[in-house]
Amino acid sequence: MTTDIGFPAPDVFEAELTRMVDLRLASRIAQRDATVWGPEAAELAATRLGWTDLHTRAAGLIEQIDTLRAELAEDGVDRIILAGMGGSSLGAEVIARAHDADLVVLDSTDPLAISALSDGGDLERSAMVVATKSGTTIETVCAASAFAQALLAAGIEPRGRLIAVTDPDTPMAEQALEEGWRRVFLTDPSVGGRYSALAAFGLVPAGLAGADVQQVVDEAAAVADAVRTDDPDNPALRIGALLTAAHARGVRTLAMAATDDSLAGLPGWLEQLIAESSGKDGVGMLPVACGSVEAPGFEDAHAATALGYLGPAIGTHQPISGVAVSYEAPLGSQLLVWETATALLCAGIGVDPFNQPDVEDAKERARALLQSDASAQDDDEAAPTLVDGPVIVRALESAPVSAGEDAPGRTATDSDADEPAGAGDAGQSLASTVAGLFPSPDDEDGYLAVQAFLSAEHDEAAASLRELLARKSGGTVTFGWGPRYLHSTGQFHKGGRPDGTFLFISADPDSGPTVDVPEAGFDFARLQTAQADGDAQVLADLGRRVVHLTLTDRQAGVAHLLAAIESLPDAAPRRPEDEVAAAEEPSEAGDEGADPVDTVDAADDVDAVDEADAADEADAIDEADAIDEADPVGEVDSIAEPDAHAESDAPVESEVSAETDEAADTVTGTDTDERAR
Ligand SMILES: O=P(O)(O)OC[C@H]1O[C@](O)(CO)[C@@H](O)[C@@H]1O
Repeated sequence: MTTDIGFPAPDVFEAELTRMVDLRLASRIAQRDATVWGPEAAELAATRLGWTDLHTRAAGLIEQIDTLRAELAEDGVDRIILAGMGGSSLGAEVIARAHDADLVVLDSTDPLAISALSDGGDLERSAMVVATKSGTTIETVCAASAFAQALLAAGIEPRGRLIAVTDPDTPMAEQALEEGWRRVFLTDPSVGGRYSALAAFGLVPAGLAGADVQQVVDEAAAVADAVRTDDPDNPALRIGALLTAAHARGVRTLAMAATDDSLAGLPGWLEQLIAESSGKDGVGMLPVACGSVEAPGFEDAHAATALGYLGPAIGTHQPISGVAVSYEAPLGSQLLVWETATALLCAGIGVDPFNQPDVEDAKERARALLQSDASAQDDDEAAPTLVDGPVIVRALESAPVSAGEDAPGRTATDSDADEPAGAGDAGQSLASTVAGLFPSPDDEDGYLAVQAFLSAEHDEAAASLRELLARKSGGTVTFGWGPRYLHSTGQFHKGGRPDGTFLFISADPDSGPTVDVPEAGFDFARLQTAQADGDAQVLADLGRRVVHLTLTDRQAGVAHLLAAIESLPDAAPRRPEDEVAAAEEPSEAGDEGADPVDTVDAADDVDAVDEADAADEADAIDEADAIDEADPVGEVDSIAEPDAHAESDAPVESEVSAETDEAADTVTGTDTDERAR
């Protein structure tokens, strides 16, 4: 296991690392010291630090998973579907992917994704894990009831095919127990969503699908001692200090690429962990999941972007920012190290890693849209800015409006045509409307987020938008499937640094199949549309530039959009060609080229890229000041005793499986507060 760090001002990195070591942050986090993030965060942190030692408590759970898997196999059930959002699906997904286990992840409200549940006679051999910590997440609840209904329609008794993973006493726990579901795994309330990959949320679905979850836990255990030690070689401390020092220096985007096949799913998991933990109070590190080190936005990233190699550092370019990290370790170690590093980053920049204060707005807006009748929604919806073949373009107003004017977020109409140009004014083409969202070349904090409320399986081509737009804009571009991203990067986009522009894409709800949400009074297409409209509106109200594209025909619409964007010229290369060639040239020693991560070695001192150059390019803020300002850990002066919690290897042996003793008997009442996840 190696951690290599590149930083253009090695003394600044070393100072941050030393500060974290001196404050004993690693050991205090491992001992569940809730004061690490300052007094305001302490109350929630006191209920959210159970993830630090999950590897010591997993044995009984894994036994139960194996038993249930064998029972299901005896019944001919070998297709595991996971309904869950954000932290309740991403951990299982990354584990299953690393182990080539066939887990069907349903984190969507797309009617095509929902109807695929019962396609091809697969229902006969299917069971669904319904994973929700709060027990109330709308996508998960709706997916579970659609699956149950599909089973009933096929003459299969649903309760034998439903498995719940949820905190004690949630509505989902109550429903599952009342209806006699096949198994109810009660989870440890002291583990929050994005820190739950090594808890039942990650292990149950992945294990039932055939992943070797014992191996993942062992990999976490192998690095746990190092992670809890206040030593400059602790990989979590090194990554946490790097990200904190980078953030203070104005390097606030982290482009990530897996360089080891078994870690291919890791960027998707890290996106949620880093974005939802750090993106709040107007700050944060924006994670960008890149398909490879060659993908646009990775090695050609600009001076405000750090590079994260998940696996060995490969490739040829030095990052322009000079900031890079590579961490080479198996998946289980990666999970624990990055969780701790992210918690350290949050301590470094002064935010609460465990809340997600801006997630609720979009949910409320979607709920309101679902409750209003369709005709009222039609009235609210202003005329399109443009209709281009199968693509209807609406540009949401970004400027705040004063009393008496239209509500913020209204869409631009023909009557606005003479107003100063905003994204997508009338008369613009589809391509130029999208280009209007590109971050300007001198705005290195700027980024464009594509939010596609489509189906990852059926509209796969849309995912190529990230690379295409990065190539055309030369700037930072992220891509998220909706509503999945609402439970991942959504917090950052609304509450983190306010530098994003947004391209929403959704399908006309009348263009696909109508799949009702059982007993809800609305169908999945309407739910999905309300989620897209709700989040777009919230972002527009926050003053972000938002363009919403509605596709009247999905396939044709995606193809049309891709062609329109392709017609734009490529952005000018960020680096002059001779510089690129020089970086790629074999060195005198005859190696393949420059090492992308110039190592900052804590012990031996430094071999880093030229400090002055990188600092100039990054137009960095004063490092020392910034680090001082963002120093919430400095406020902490007492070290709490480690939380005495019982280790519980053996969950309750019955239909109900409690992940820990706490889960089994301590929780009362249903906490549906956002803070509770
Ligand atoms: O497990 P739950 O309660 O369904 O929540 C799912 C996800 O939703 C979020 O709360 C964000 O909406 C995430 O933090 C969480 O992982």
